[in-house]
Amino acid sequence: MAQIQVSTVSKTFSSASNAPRRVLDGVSFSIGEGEVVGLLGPSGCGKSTLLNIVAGLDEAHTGSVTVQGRPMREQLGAGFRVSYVFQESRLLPWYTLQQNLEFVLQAGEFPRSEWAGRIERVLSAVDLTGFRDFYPAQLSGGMQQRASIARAFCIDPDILLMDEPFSALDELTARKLRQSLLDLWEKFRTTIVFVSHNAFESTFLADRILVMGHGKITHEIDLSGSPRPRCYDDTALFETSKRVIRTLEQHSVSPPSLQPHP
Ligand SMILES: Nc1ncnc2c1ncn2[C@@H]1O[C@H](COP(=O)(O)OP(=O)(O)OP(=O)(O)O)[C@@H](O)[C@H]1O
Repeated sequence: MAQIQVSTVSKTFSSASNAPRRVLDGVSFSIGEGEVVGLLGPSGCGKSTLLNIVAGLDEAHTGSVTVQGRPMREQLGAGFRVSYVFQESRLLPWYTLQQNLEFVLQAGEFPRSEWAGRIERVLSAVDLTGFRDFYPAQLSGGMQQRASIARAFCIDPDILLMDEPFSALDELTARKLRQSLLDLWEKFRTTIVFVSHNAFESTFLADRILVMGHGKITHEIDLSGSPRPRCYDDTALFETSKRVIRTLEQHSVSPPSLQPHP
């Protein structure tokens, strides 16, 4: 678990062929330990760019991102663990599911004696225990995405970042995975930041939603009052998601980042 502080982060993309474009404009927010926060906003408003900056994957920006008061790069060097789940599973196709998990455990320098226990725990959480010897191509898209969530959790990440992790899945599979994710969160209490286009998904998962537009956080929606564990049949959640959609309509206008930057 980790506390994240994003302070006046701005990002401008420049290239020889295009005029510079400012995509993020002085973005600031903080995320508490164990909090689940969604970044919600229209296509192109800078959500993935912001997530990459939080992950430490993009350091070409102004402003700062600190984790527990120190820059992410320093924290990673000190053994801090960040997992990233993408829209597609990105499993290594030449490895079985078990080998994919072993690969990240080895990279994370976990003692071999812990591997079996860790793998068992996460595979059973996403209901894939019987598929450990399958190759990714032998798994459905939903199973592959479940596997990528298992891979993310098997290293006990301090932070989990997810970029539209369920958007390529059919709704029933996405529902199961969101539930699996929250079950895992109940066990690990990992700090989670996710990007989504989906207002109900964001309402279902998050303690707080940061609405993006104009290259900034334009609004915050506090959902910490919605009881956990969350349940799909909870009509109060549907009512809340309607409020989220209304807020999104009011605050998630297209960013000026789409215009040339002077
Ligand atoms: N490497 C890059 N070079 C130039 N411009 C980029 C680059 N990456 C992103 N952009 C631009 O930055 C803006 C924000 O992109 P980003 O992917 O962060 O948006 P997003 O909100 O995640 O969009 P979506 O919801 O469609 O995935 C877009 O206008 C995009 O064209």
